[in-house]
Amino acid sequence: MPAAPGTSKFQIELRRHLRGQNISDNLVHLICEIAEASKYVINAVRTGDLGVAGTSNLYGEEQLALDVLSDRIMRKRLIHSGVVCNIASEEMDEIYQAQASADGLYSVAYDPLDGSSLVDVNLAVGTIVSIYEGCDLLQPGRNQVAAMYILYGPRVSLVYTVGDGVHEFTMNNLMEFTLTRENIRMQEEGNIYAPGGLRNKYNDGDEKFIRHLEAKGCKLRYSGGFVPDINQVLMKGKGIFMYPALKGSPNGKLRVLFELNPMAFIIEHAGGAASNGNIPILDIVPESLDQRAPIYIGCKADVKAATDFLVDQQAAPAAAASFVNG
Ligand SMILES: O=P(O)(O)OC[C@H]1O[C@](O)(COP(=O)(O)O)[C@@H](O)[C@@H]1O
Ligand SMILES: [Mg+2]
Ligand SMILES: [Mg+2]
Repeated sequence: MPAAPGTSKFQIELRRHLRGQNISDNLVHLICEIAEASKYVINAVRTGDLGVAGTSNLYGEEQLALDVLSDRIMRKRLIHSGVVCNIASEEMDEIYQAQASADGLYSVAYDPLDGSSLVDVNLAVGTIVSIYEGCDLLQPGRNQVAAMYILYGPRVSLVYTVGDGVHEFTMNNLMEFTLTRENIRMQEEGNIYAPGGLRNKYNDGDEKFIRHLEAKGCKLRYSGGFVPDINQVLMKGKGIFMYPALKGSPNGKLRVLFELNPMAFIIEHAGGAASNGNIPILDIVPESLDQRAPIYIGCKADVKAATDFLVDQQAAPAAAASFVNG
């Protein structure tokens, strides 16, 4: 018996799915506003200027016109949503206060266009968003009430969690986001790996971990875009993304507030893990907006193996010294 019109599980659009979650109307409204803003980011990515903006961000990285435009689109939408207290962006130097009171309001940290340097070679890019209750944005990521990303690829997809499962929506020809995967789960161990950064700057433990992955037959899958690379690990349900500490960059490259916390929240709620090599990403207490950290994120067994190789690496000098000293 065919389902009655509009009732089959996968014709559910985003707002209706959110209303089925145990969250406030304000949070439903906020997530829907971010989804709406992404439609203007899509238009900018597809038709916007690919040149430089002539400015640089908090990290001294040259901003592209698309970074600045995407950031402005997101910020304006958040301010006018009426439910946002503080805003932090990877492309802004400091926190923007939209409203002073905290009651019933949320604070948002976002990367408006992650991987923006890939647009001019037509590779997939994305928007990453982290949401907290109240006004404090320097909280451990475990305190997030929601995390989401929008992936601008061959299909435009939106993935969110409010702590009760991880769900994917795909944009249709009417630019509506309709449910395509619900309660996505990671497997215990994977068979793909995405190694970020320069391999000639890897520390011994990470180099040994890569050889361990290759020995067990893992395939290298790395696009240089954090959002598509994480999305691949999540949707396949197996694999690991890593951007480790590098020689000369002990904190790696990726940003705790804007990239690592939201993705770690999503992956953990899909049954995976995310570590900085020492503690879970979500337990890091951020000390500044621009804080970076190494990351190993994906299947639990693979993240544990990565951290075990780092422990061995740290133990090696002590073992060698005790051997020499007898
Ligand atoms: O080119 P690298 O050093 O491997 O770094 C790739 C990483 O840098 C990023 O492009 C950083 O993104 P931004 O465009 O937001 O700076 C990630 O998307 C990606 O995972
Ligand atoms: Mg980024
Ligand atoms: Mg960015």
